[in-house]
Amino acid sequence: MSRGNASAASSLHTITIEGLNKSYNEVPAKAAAGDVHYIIKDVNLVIKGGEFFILLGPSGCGKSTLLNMIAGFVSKTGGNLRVGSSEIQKPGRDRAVVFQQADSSLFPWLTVRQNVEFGLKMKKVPKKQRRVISDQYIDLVGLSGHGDKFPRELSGGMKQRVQLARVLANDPEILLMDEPFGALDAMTRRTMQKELVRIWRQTNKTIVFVTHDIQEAILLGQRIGIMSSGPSSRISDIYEIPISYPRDVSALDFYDYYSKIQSHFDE
Ligand SMILES: Nc1ncnc2c1ncn2[C@@H]1O[C@H](COP(=O)(O)OP(=O)(O)OP(=O)(O)O)[C@@H](O)[C@H]1O
Repeated sequence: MSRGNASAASSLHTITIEGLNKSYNEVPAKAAAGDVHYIIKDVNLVIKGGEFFILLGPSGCGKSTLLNMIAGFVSKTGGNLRVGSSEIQKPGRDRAVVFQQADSSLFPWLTVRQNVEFGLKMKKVPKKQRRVISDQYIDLVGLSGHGDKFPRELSGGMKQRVQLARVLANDPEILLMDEPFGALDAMTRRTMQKELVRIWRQTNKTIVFVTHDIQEAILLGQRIGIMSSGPSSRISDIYEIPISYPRDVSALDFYDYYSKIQSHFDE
């Protein structure tokens, strides 16, 4: 892809959020009386195409709500939310969500390969081509040789890899990841974090990644948006992390960012 085309593709998948509000009690009479409980209020943010962006904030501040609004699963109460120039009104093939619990998203009666090929089959991609694509992504997530296993035969980390391979096989431009490694043990989690950075660098997808773990945020993100605690949560600060990948948690510059961001939450 030429430089010009690459930048056109990246602006096509820029996520633009302007004055975004969300209330789950949108009763018109209450709204008229000014009695509205906002989960998030006046969120402004631009996430560039190809960027690895982190949403970091305390439990319950509204990270998943914001992610689900970008996914098109949750409607907005006010403001603007666009991918490229299109307003987000419903889920689309350009966006895919990776959830914390792979179990709830994988089909237990299908093998790893059948799970990965599921979306392609729905799109009526011919069998041979499906096989080539599933081989590619099963390999990319490090599951070569496990294609014929069922989810029940896999560890938590392996299931999470299958979920990722399935999402990637559908080739969305934007990956929305909601604490995808939150349920994994520390060692598997670290491996998956490294793998995700490798896959992101290889595929050039836009990733919006939700976490409440500061170390994970600095390990992964090019920029970290800090959400203030709710109600009426907003993006209170954005940290740019210019450390080169792969990042080393024991490096001095890593520690510097860690303490800066940590002190933000101590305030
Ligand atoms: N469908 C819903 N109906 C009503 N309230 C909701 C709904 N979903 C979430 N909430 C409320 O919105 C607030 C934000 O929840 P959300 O799950 O977005 O936060 P979070 O930052 O992702 O939390 P966590 O880190 O604990 O997963 C919470 O007070 C929650 O109770």
